Amino acid sequence: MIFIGSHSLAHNALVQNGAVFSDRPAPPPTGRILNRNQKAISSSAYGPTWRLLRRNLTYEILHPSRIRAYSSSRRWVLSILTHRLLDTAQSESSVRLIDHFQYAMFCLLVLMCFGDKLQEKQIKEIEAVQRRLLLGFRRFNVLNFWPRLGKILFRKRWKELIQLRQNQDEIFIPLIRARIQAKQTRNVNKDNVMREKEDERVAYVDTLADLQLPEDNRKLEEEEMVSLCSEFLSAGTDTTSTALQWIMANLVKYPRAQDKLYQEIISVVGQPAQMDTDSEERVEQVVEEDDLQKMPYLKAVVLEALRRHPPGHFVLPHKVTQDVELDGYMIPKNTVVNFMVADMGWDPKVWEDPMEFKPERFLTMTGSGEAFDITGSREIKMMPFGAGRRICPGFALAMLHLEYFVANLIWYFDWKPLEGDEIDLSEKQEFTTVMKNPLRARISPRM
Ligand code: HEM
Repeated sequence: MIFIGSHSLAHNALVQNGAVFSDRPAPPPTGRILNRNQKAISSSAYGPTWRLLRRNLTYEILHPSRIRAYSSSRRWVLSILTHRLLDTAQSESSVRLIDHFQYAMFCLLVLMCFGDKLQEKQIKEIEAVQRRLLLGFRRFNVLNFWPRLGKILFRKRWKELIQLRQNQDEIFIPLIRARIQAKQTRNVNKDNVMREKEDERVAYVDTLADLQLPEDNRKLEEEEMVSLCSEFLSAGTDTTSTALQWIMANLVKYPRAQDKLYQEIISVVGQPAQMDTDSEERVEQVVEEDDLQKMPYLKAVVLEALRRHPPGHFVLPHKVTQDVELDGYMIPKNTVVNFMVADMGWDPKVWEDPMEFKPERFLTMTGSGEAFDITGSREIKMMPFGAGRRICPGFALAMLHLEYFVANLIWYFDWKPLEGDEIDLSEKQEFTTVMKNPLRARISPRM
């Protein structure tokens, strides 16, 4: 495996030679899409099929028009999040934020995945099984090195992994069936206009149910859909809740940044009014998604946190499709390449005081008033979402989620560190790079 840490080499590889660097190595045994006999679909299916699945995912559900269709869902989740924070803040002196952020992201992504607002119990069940898989990532990874021997040496671990997959099947398959069934019923009976509006939204499962595997000329099996739903949830929940925690930690640690952000928000939407804690839709007022466009400092705060604390210190592995020369280095076909995301964001040759949290740098950087190009298509300065053809297909959704939740959380609440507590920004490697000491804060409504 080759690691690339230089900005210009990364640009050369991912943007200028994007086609050559856009393949993925076949996933290891523990990362495969399995069918009902716990067998992986044929390895040849990983090439073109993977690309098809990803295109499908990108265009169908992560297309900007689809993202907009979920705006009422974000409002619903914001209501859940703020009231959970409020309830906890009233009963405890400090709040451990990450649990609430994770739950909020699961509410949102589960809805986008299965197309239905589920009960708290069901969402928690999904969250629990997904987190067991994610946190077991390293332990299960051992099984990939000598799969045959590993099956004997680590019998218990294999059993545990298979049991987790079966738990997933038991939870996900009824939801997948219900969605497919509901869609079929709707197609037959299209008389309720209101329901139709809500149901026009495409859920991830809809795109999977429609998919025809090109090589085998067949539809996906239910268990294969489970694997893909699991990937969708893992890709979109842990990354975003980790980033949200890092952003809020910096805003608690640096009150001047928090205050500046609050001033920007109220200059656009005014002060928050009294929250009605008894109403059905408990959050009455929100910073709307359209308002976010008028908040450059908010965007700068989010970008600065992604630069300083990217949730992934590397991207997913890329594989080159042919021999290629890169700035005088020869990279042979099939070489696996990765990119040093965190180091690029901390490079003192590119970033002044790189370890400082200074959102202002993003306000002055482009000079021309253009927004900072997070996709790196012109030039790579940082790449928390990757760059080029294999860039994270959820990057626009992730940026929207981060801006929307940060703006509203700062608008509703004043955030302070615990008495005598220093916010500790040390890192720990889990599935993503998380806070070693999860953020705790005192939060109080602004009114
Ligand atoms: C702050 C939040 C997020 C960060 C930092 C992030 C980062 C990344 C990175 C670095 C990659 C690998 C890119 C590469 O290999 O070159 C990736 C891939 C991916 N991301 Fe995200 N992501 C985030 C949120 C999301 C969301 C919300 C979704 C949608 C549900 C999503 C879906 C995916 C998928 C499906 C892939 C795999 C694409 C492929 O195989 O080519 N991500 N993400």
